[in-house]
Amino acid sequence: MSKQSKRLEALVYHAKPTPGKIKVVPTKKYATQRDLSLAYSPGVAEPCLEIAKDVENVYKYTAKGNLVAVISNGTAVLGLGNIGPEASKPVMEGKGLLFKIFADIDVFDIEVDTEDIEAFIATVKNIAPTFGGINLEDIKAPEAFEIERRLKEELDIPVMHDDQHGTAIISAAALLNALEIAEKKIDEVKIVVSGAGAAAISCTRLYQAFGAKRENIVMLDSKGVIRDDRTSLTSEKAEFATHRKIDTLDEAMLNADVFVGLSQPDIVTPNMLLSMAANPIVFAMANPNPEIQYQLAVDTRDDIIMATGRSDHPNQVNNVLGFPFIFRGALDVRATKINEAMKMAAVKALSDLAKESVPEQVNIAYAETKLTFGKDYIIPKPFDPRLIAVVPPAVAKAAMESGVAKEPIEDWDRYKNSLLERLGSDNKLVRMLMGRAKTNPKRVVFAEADQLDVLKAAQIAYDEGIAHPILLGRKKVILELMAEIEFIADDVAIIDPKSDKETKRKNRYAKAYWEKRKRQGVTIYSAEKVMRERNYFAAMMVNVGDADALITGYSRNYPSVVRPMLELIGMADGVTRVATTNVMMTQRGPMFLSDTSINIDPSAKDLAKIARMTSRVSKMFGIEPVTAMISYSNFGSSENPRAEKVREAVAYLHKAHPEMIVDGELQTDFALNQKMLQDIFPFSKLAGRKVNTLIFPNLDSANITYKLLKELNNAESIGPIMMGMRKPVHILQLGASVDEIVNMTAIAVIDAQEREKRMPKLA
Ligand SMILES: NC(=O)C1=CN([C@@H]2O[C@H](COP(=O)(O)OP(=O)(O)OC[C@H]3O[C@@H](n4cnc5c(N)ncnc54)[C@H](OP(=O)(O)O)[C@@H]3O)[C@@H](O)[C@H]2O)C=CC1
Ligand SMILES: CC(=O)C(=O)O
Ligand SMILES: [Mg+2]
Repeated sequence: MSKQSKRLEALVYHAKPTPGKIKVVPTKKYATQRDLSLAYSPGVAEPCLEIAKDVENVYKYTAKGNLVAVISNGTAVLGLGNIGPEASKPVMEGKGLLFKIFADIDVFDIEVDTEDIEAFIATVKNIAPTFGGINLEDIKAPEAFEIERRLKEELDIPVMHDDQHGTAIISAAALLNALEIAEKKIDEVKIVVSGAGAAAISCTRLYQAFGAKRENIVMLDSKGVIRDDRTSLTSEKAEFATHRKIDTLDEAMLNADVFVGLSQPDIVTPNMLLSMAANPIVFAMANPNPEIQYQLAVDTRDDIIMATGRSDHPNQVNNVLGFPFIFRGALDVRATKINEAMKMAAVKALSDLAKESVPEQVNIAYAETKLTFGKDYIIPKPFDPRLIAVVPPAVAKAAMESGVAKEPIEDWDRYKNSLLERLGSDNKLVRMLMGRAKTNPKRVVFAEADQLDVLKAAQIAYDEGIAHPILLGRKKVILELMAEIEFIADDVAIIDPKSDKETKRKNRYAKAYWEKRKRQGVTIYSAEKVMRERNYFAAMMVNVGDADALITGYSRNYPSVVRPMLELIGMADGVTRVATTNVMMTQRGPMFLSDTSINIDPSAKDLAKIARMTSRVSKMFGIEPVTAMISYSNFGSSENPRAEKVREAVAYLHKAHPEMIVDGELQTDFALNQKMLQDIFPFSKLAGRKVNTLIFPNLDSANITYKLLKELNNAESIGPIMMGMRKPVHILQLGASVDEIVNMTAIAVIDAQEREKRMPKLA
């Protein structure tokens, strides 16, 4: 993707469909007059009075305890400088998003229009009663030091300037690990710090707390090396002034072991790197552009241990790895501070975690074969699901031990479980899909590539390395649209079946089709004619092995595409029914719903097969299926043949596949409410388990339910995923969105990968 289209993508992402990145969502019922009289006047007066009696009750009756203010005045926004409060808002909203997705913390972002220290402090103090914690952000030094120091002193909730301490914690963890890999000692290494602002000063202080020696440190600001003979240094800069008679970064880098950049882009040259000691450690953390580009650095020296603040290279040393989890731990014990002990505990937890074996889902999410502790993996990845269960408990424990916790935790196992529960798994699932697809991208033919949304999805799949797209459709239209969306890809085939010049290829496809249908009235001549139709052409591409998977159906209704696909591609060996499943991203996690699109009134045997096929798909997503066979009846409560059918399917599955965790017939509320099921039907195979798969008795109920969930609950859906076909063919819903098409492309690729591996098969 070109620079310009990346820019546009970022702008559209922020502008559409709703401007901005976060919104406020009620957590209580508000449907009836009674609800409203509780939510607001008169009911609301009761908690007000309780809080007035004892102010600590504010944590009991309001959202304060889980609410953090992300506050900036826009004076040092990323590395973009003093761009003002409004211009800092996208970053602050972004932090809100990260707080929420990584640690389930709610955020109000607050942009304050003042550069005056006293006015800023007064503003934060005045609004502090609303919040459980204060994250100061992108405030320039030296003002940031005074602001944070005073607020910490004067408030009794945790205050942290993240550019200082978040960065310090993450980079210290990375530094300890990098030193271990380089086999160097922290109290011996020579460290160059470029930048003497909020981030740089705090990072260096923390390295000192871990043993770095002041005499081994050289710090630089915009004017050069901070020497002790320089006049008018701030007290923070004076702390690191060196007596060495050097003036430039070039001189400072000579024989240095470690470079820490928290300053400006592109100020480090390859020659500087070459002059460093053996196994140099380089953390170029300026955002969005580092002090030296990652690739240039690793191309310059083989022995370098290189990190940046960016997510597109190995070793992202960025405070995103810290603030959500540090505040989570602090809020959960109602800490009054974030102190040195808590920071050091976070460092230790992060550096230790990087040395443990990495769960497969992290490898998949980052399209890595096997992440292992070493030069390219010195610090955990932000999407590592273990972070939430490791860092907050370490921080909380340190808060308790250092005497700043007002609400100590007693049951640590329970606390860890509650932390894991906090994270929804919807995005994780999509991430996992993308990651898995990227490990071995396949050739996917897009039969309707002359439709803008399909083409956009193909572009994303191409740019992200999910698939090698083959674009089918009117060539002229495709080329025009590609130019419009800046889809630049010389290695992507564009084929117009209507005017395909490669007669050899066309003849091959026609012959393959004729072979299949010659006893059903198809002549070689009619076969050649049929090949002008894109779906036939695409299907034959997959059949003869010129493509690995097929995506179609965007502009046609579902059955009108399923029929020819069945005819052209057919069902997998041993399969007598195809069916579809939809993965719905619900609040209780992903739910598989089948059959959502094909079988109008499946028999008991069909239902059992649908359940089996759905189980295979959920395993492909890394989810162990727990399946409820849904009905309006519970375990024989109705004699009606409709309920009887579901019972029969369950009996068959219990007998033929006792290993499956499946039961029914069951009403939906019992299937989804673990307690109800356990209390009333404790004998069920599902009792005490969290159901994640619902097999519906007919198409009406499945299709209606999935569309209801999608529209009423805004639940995102992946699917319909086609099960039982002989080849990876996936059919889109009429008018699917770009995201839905991208997801389906990833599914198609994984489907092809699975077939290649031959187990577990989708079909
Ligand atoms: N990866 C991460 O997680 C994080 C990265 N950062 C990045 O670090 C950088 C600094 O942020 P922050 O500390 O908040 O900002 P500040 O404004 O507080 O500090 C910037 C510092 O950079 C110094 N500087 C400017 N130009 C040069 C130069 N050519 N050589 C050496 N030093 C220079 C300034 O010098 P002077 O004092 O003379 O003005 C100042 O000390 C930004 O790029 C930011 O994106 C920040 C936080 C986290
Ligand atoms: C990451 C961050 O906080 C910064 O660059 O300012
Ligand atoms: Mg910042």
